[in-house]
Amino acid sequence: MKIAIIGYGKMGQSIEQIAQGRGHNVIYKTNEKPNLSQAKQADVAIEFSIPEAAFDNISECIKNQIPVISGTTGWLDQFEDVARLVEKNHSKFLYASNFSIGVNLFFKLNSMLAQMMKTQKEYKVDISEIHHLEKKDAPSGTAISLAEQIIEHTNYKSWSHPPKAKNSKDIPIKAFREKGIFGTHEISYRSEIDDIEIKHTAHNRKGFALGAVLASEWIVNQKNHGCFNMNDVLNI
Ligand SMILES: NC(=O)c1ccc[n+]([C@@H]2O[C@H](COP(=O)([O-])OP(=O)(O)OC[C@H]3O[C@@H](n4cnc5c(N)ncnc54)[C@H](O)[C@@H]3O)[C@@H](O)[C@H]2O)c1
Ligand SMILES: O=C(O)C1=N[C@H](C(=O)O)CCC1
Repeated sequence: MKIAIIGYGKMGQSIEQIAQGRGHNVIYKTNEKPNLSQAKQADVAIEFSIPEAAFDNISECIKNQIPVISGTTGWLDQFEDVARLVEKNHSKFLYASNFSIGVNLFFKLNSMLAQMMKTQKEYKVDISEIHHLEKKDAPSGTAISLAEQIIEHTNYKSWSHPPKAKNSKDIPIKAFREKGIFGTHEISYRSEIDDIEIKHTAHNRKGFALGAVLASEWIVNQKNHGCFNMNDVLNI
C-alpha cells in the first residue's frame, strides 16, 4: 500500500514505523498543507496534524478522491461539512478520536456500563483524562467520545469542560496535562456509599499508530464510498 502522511509529528512518525513494519511504502510526508499532485499517487492519506489544519487537509484529499484516515482531534464542529463533501465526491473517509484497539473495546465497556447505570439514580458520573504537556486541545477527543456514549445510553444531555458547579446536570470532564503521559481516561460513577471506576491507560503511541494503519488497510479494500469509523474496521 502506498501511503501519504499528512502531519509528520509524533503520530505521523510512529505511523510510518508501523506501516513500514507491515510492508507498506510511505511515498509522501509533510508538515504543511499537502501538495496534492504528489500525494495523489498514494492509495491512502493518513492525516494527524493540528485542529486548525485538519478540515482543509481532509477536504483536499476528498476532492482528489484519495481515501483519507484522520485522527486529528479538536475540529469536529466541521464534521458535517466533511460528510457532505464525501457524498458529493463519492469518496472514502474514516475518522476516530482514538484508533487504539484497547480504547475501542473500552468504548464498548463504557456504553455497557452506562446502560447499567441509567436507573441507578444515586450515582453521579464524571470523566477525567490525562495527556502529555504538548497536547493542544482539551478535553481530549477520546474524552468527548466517552461522554457522547454515556449521553446516548443515559438521561445525561450534555458534558462540560471545565466542569460546572457540583449540582450541574452535565457530565463533568476534567483534563490534566503531565509530562510523558500518552493518554489516560477514567470514568467514575460516585455515590455516598461507593464508587465504580473504569480506566484505560496507553503505555505508548503504538496502539494509536497500529489502529490507524489497520484502518488504512481496511479503507483501501472498502468498495463503498462514505464516512466510516473504527467499529466498521474492527467489526465490533
Ligand atoms: N485519534 C487518535 O488515535 C490520536 C492519537 C494520538 C494523537 N491524536 C491527535 O492527532 C493530532 C496530532 O498529534 P501528534 O501528537 O502527532 O501532534 P504533533 O504536534 O507531534 O504533530 C502534528 C504535526 O502537524 C504538523 N502540521 C502543522 N500544520 C500542518 C498543516 N497545515 N498540515 C499538515 N501538518 C501540519 C506539525 O508541524 C506537527 O509536526 C492531534 O490532534 C492529536 O490529538 C489522535
Ligand atoms: O496525544 C494525543 O494528543 C492524543 N489525542 C487523542 C485524543 O485527543 O483523544 C487520542 C489520545 C492521544
